[in-house]
Amino acid sequence: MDATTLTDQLEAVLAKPETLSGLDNDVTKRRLSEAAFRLNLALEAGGDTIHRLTNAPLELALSRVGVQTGLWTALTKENALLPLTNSQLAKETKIDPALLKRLLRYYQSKGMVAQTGEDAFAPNNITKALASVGGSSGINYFAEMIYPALMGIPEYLRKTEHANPSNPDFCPWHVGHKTEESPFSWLNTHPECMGYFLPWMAGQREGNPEFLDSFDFEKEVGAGSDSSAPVFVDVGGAIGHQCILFKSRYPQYSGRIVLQEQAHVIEQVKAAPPPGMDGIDAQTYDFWGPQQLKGARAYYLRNVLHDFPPHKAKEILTNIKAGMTEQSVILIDEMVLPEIATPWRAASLDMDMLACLAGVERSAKEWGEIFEAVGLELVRTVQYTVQCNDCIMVLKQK
Ligand SMILES: C[S@@+](CC[C@H](N)C(=O)[O-])C[C@H]1O[C@@H](n2cnc3c(N)ncnc32)[C@H](O)[C@@H]1O
Repeated sequence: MDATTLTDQLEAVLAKPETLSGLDNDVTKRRLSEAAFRLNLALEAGGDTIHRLTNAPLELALSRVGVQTGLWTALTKENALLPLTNSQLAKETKIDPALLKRLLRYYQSKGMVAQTGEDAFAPNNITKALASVGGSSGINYFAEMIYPALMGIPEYLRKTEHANPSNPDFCPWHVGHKTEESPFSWLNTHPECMGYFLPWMAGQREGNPEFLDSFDFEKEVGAGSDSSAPVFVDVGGAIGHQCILFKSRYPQYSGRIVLQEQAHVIEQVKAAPPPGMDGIDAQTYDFWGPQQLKGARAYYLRNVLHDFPPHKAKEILTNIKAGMTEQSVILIDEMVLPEIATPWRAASLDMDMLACLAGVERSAKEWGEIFEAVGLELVRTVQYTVQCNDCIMVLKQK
């Protein structure tokens, strides 16, 4: 194949992505995106590599400038007459036009906005992601809370002679933030950050399929359930977004739908219930003690166990088991990492977990060791995203 022909084709696609057929297929879209990403890296000049790596923090820092000034929302306003000029955007965001010119130069170079003329700017898919509630919360949350922990990794690993972190009370987080507090208790005393964390938990998977798109709850778990037992209990469910999703997909169940969380989160949910929360019970439960709500059809945990090293994950599952009856299952909604070619998003999340909590993203074998140790039987695994290998694992008591 000739490089010029391929380049012409790629440029034509970039100019009009909608003309490319087959992009409605998730697997094809993913393959193309991954191939383009790998090609970019494979063609990178040695000098560029170091500049790309050393300037990586700029992306987060300048994304945050766009959030704090309202630039992303100004660009994506529903009735905005596109394209927008520097002076229009400067007026709206109150950024000095001379500075905005420099920022916009950077943003277009990183594909964060589309530059359609010398002084003409329009939103693209990246701008829209940055403007979303989940996206802007995620940027603030990572900048404030996660980034110092990531930068603490090298010093922490030097101190621990490069052992795999397994102590949640001493992680790169503690080194980076120069604190003895754990991230969750730190969050309690930093309400501004808590305000970023909860919407980020709700919005972090925006655009991805939900587990209920691939998992037939009625067939697998719910058939024959009645009002005598809770039908769906989301343990550590943040502000209840999965309970709300469940209720909207399965309005027919008479059994209770319950959100279980730490006391301060429940207080927040009760003070300002998110839309769709009516009819859902919000209940304080600390998963370091035995489950008090007995006999639920499903105890659901999404992204809870990845926060913890194996001995802690086993403790949580043992506590939940205390509530199970023969009819109950535990549904674990987590990534199951492949042994080769792990997607970048999954591998990055593994490092985030390592840095903040001595947590870990796990392969099928690693999950299996945990289930075996606490006497749970894995009945079935249903994968529901290709981006991150997100799966539902259905577990019964042995
Ligand atoms: C990574 S978040 C996952 C949130 C949610 N399940 C989701 O997928 O969006 C972990 C959640 O566990 C909750 N949590 C932490 N410690 C807890 C505890 N001891 N008991 C109950 N929930 C806890 C946190 O408040 C947080 O919302």
